[in-house]
Amino acid sequence: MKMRNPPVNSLSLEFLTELLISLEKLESDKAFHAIILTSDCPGIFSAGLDLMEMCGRDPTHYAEYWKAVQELWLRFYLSHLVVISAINGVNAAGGCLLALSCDYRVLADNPKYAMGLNETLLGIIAPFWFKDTLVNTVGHRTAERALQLGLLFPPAEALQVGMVDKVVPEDQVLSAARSELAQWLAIPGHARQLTKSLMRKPTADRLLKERDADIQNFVRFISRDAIQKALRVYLEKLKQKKT
Ligand SMILES: CCCCCCCC/C=C\CC(=O)SCCNC(=O)CCNC(=O)[C@H](O)C(C)(C)COP(=O)(O)OP(=O)(O)OC[C@H]1O[C@@H](n2cnc3c(N)ncnc32)[C@H](O)[C@@H]1OP(=O)(O)O
Repeated sequence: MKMRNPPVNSLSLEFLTELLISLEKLESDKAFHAIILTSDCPGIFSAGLDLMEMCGRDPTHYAEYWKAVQELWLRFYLSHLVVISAINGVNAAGGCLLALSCDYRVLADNPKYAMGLNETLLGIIAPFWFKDTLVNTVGHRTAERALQLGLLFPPAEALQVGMVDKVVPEDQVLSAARSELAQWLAIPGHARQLTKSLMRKPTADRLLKERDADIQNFVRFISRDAIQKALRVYLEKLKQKKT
């Protein structure tokens, strides 16, 4: 599955919906057993959630958007398919969450390709299920530091803290993901799937139990004047970078 939403694979509502439909199609076709998730945008895996979906819109839109973000995470996190991400570019916040929801992560060895949950740098906070997904991957202490400081880890550090499983030269990301896949596909499918569910269901259940409350929290939080202002300032900084 190659993500293509130029220029930066931001997760707009439309793009999230496309990803969901693609995943559902693959999941419902018995011929498919695995996905390698990668990017078709040079140098960028994903710039995360689309800031334009969270800025200057109405509460109904925020609620619809957040429901789609929740759905994408739940579907990827609990997918019965083996999902491996071949991370071939910078990967921030919501994009990093997507990669953390995979079963295995291969990252291209390029110092520009940092990844992490950098929400605090924007003046926003990672929701509890982003936090849980990170804690399940790197452990509590590393997650605590990474989340508070909004750290984006370059490849060597991402490997060292366990945010990714393998770092390889850029031209080998896909072949490394394919080689890894062979090992996962050699395991009897039902045993692997039930074990995945055993490991992940408690984390997903936390959100499933509080889904509506989580949407309401998001809408309240993102509608605040101070948060809207912080997002506008951040977007402006991104644009000024060019001049
Ligand atoms: C109680 C519950 C509370 C819940 C709170 C909310 C929780 C929200 C959770 C997650 C949030 C997110 O995912 S926020 C997104 C975070 N992402 C980032 O910080 C990355 C931002 N982008 C960049 O750093 C860079 O764009 C890049 C490194 C990814 C690429 O750099 P490059 O130089 O190649 O490209 P540009 O920076 O020039 O960008 C091109 C173009 O794209 C626009 N852009 C970039 N990122 C986004 C984005 N995330 N959303 C929307 N648009 C984005 C950028 O402004 C440029 O636009 P223009 O061409 O119009 O200038």
